[in-house]
Amino acid sequence: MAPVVSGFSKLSKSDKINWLVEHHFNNDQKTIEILKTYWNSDEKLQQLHDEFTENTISNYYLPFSVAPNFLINGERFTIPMAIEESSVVAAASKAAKFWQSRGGFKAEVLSTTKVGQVHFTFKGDNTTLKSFFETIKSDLISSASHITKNMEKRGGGIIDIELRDKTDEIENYYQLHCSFGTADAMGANFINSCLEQFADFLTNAADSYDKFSDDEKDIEIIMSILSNYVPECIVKAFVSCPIENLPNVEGLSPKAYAQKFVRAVEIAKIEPYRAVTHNKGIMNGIDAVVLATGNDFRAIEAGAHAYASRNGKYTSLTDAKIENDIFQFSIQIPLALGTVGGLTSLHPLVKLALNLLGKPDAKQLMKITAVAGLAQNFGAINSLITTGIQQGHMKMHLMNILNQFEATPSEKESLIAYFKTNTVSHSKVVEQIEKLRK
Ligand SMILES: CC(C)(COP(=O)([O-])OP(=O)([O-])OC[C@H]1O[C@@H](n2cnc3c(N)ncnc32)[C@H](O)[C@@H]1OP(=O)([O-])[O-])[C@@H](O)C(=O)NCCC(=O)NCCSC(=O)C[C@@](C)(O)CC(=O)[O-]
Ligand SMILES: NC(=O)C1=CN([C@@H]2O[C@H](COP(=O)(O)OP(=O)(O)OC[C@H]3O[C@@H](n4cnc5c(N)ncnc54)[C@H](O)[C@@H]3O)[C@@H](O)[C@H]2O)C=CC1
Repeated sequence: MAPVVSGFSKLSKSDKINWLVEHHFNNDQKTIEILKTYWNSDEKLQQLHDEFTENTISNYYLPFSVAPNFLINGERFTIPMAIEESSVVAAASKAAKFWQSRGGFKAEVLSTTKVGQVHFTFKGDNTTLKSFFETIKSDLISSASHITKNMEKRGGGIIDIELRDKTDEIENYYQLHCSFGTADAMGANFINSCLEQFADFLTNAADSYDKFSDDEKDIEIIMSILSNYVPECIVKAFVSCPIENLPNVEGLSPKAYAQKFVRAVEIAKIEPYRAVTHNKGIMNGIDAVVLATGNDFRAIEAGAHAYASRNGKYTSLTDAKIENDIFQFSIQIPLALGTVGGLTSLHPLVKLALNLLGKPDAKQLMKITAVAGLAQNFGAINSLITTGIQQGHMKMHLMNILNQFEATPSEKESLIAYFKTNTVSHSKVVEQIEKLRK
């Protein structure tokens, strides 16, 4: 077991590595080599990455891919995707190609409101607290004007502050439930700064409010933090086409295909075991764009899954139906994304990704990202209801298996050719490699 270390954060990068190698890798110098292999030779660029976070000792690569042919609201996009899983980019690209000849994707932002809360304890009469809140509300809002001034110029700022009584759930527990517009920023730091200002103002104002008893003046702030649950920051994306324009798969007419597709989505709507996997497939596309554009994928993931449970049961984020012989497929998802702030202007590949998308504003990025999620779900369901997922997924995963076995270029060539007409499975690949190596 490694010893407790104090002051690790203050060590230089190379001393951190030495400590790690000594205590976790038995002084194996190969570990140092591996870590250094991933350093960038451009020292300035490496330093930039080192400084994104703390205790950085190397870089962790993810493939940076692109999916072309996305027609969204009549405009064509090539979408950047950062993801490690094979077949995701291929499935998105295939879905994009399919829909671009059927009118493309449509997308619209339905709302952009973000939320933050000051959680506090108040021991006293809730009607006195309510009238105190009404008295101070406008001063409370203007107390943050030094923070909100520029955001207001961009069309954002504080939308409202509500006092919420939560004492039926926790004794003496109240909230300032605050809503914000954050323009092109995700807004976490803007919101948190406003909330901490509200918390200060609230405690000071309570202290000098003469209708409060001494106990009532003693408001205790528990915490002030934005919420990643953003059910009012919603984007919708959809595709539709006459049923006859759907695939005519062997053994499945376009109508039967549409019905099977709708049934697959219905199952995800009512069955949480299926819904989680269904939504995981959607997040394959969403997360990949979120990462490539330097956004916070944890925030997006947490918000999306909470939204999928908003009615008390976890359900599908997408919907499909057939109306008047028209197949319709849509997604509605909360996406608190930014095109400024965070890493967006710092990480060179993030800048490149945003340039590739034509320097979108936050709303445009919400639309593009939702479309990537919808396309991904279309690709997965299309496979699930026809060939099964393994055929396409394993076809793409073949290279990973070959690399695991350190296949040479000529082995790769011959096995890729072999598996063009044979189904890929891990054991089949092993069998064929062994055959070649005999
Ligand atoms: C994998 C495919 C696309 C093969 O599909 P295919 O029909 O064999 O592909 P193709 O070789 O005929 O090519 C057709 C198009 O697919 C794309 N494509 C094809 N190959 C590539 C490639 N190498 N690199 C980039 N793009 C590729 C590309 O757009 C290409 O057009 P082209 O570029 O030739 O004009 C198909 O089988 C598919 O869409 N499968 C679904 C895969 C999938 O959903 N993967 C996600 C991972 S599984 C998972 O995590 C989630 C899941 C599935 O559990 C979710 C759920 O259950 O709902
Ligand atoms: N719970 C969570 O999700 C938390 C997330 N974070 C992190 O916070 C970061 C995002 O915070 P942000 O406040 O968005 O970033 P940020 O702190 O970099 O701020 C963005 C700033 O850019 C400026 N700006 C310039 N042009 C703008 C425009 N057109 N629209 C809006 N603002 C403009 C504004 O001053 C704005 O406050 C992410 O890195 C995230 O991971 C931080 C704390 C908690």
